[in-house]
Amino acid sequence: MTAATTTAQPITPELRTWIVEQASAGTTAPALIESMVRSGWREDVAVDAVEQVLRRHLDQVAQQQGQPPAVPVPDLALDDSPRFLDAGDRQVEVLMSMANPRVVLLGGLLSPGECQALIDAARPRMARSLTVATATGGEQVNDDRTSDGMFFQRGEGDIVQRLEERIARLTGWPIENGEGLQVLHYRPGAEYKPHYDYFDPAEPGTPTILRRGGQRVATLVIYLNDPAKGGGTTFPDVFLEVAPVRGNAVFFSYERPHPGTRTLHGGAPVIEGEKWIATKWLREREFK
Ligand SMILES: O=C(O)CCC(=O)C(=O)O
Ligand SMILES: [Fe+2]
Repeated sequence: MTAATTTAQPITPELRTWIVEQASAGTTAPALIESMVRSGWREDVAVDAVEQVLRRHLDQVAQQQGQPPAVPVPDLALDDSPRFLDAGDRQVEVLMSMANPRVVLLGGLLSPGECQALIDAARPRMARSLTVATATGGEQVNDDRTSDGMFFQRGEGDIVQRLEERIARLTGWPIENGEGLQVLHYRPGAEYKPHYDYFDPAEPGTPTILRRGGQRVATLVIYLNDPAKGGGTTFPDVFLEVAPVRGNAVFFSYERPHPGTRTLHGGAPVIEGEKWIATKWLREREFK
């Protein structure tokens, strides 16, 4: 290939074609970047170009297969592999990250005291969990979800507010785009069978649900206590199980409402002890 060595280094149609052809023939992204750097490209520019071209290409392929278009999603600043992320009033540990599906495990998003305070505030308000009924846009009791739950209002109380600010800081996503924090309580035997958090576009009730802020695009499941056995969060498509550890949180995002995101996940049955979590869902736009 030939590449311009000027500072502008535009992504020409020829370069696009070359990147897509090479990638389709099995060349990895790092090898593509290396080859561009050898022919005079600045490394950061080459990285951006390869990412942009391949992302657009994959989106086109997905849409040709009938998938909905990808939308921007919240993400964490992990490009330089930091050990900690700045959550404003707290440093949060990065314990694990995965690119596809995008899953990041955070340590110490909440202090032990904050976890207990959330449980105490939620406990008197718990009722059998409802899930959104995608058929109608209303709510329903769901046999796949045998936990008890409640919702806080957005900004309700000091700790909820603090947590929302931390999440906004970490994800770069506006507080207004968040649904109210949900607290769930699982007793032994209770579980939440594998599901997707986005709303299924094929369901008749979905357009009604989407009027309040569009699709869900990311989830944080925050562990408020340590169940003795069971109760992990599973991602069956990638054989991942996250251990529920007090104060930790698993973040995952999904850029289109489609199983291709591999964000199928569930709460495994609690075997011994009990499990308390808080779930934060982030929408595309302001959630009203
Ligand atoms: O209980 C868990 O670990 C997962 C909870 C969950 O998937 C949800 O609240 O949407
Ligand atoms: Fe979920």
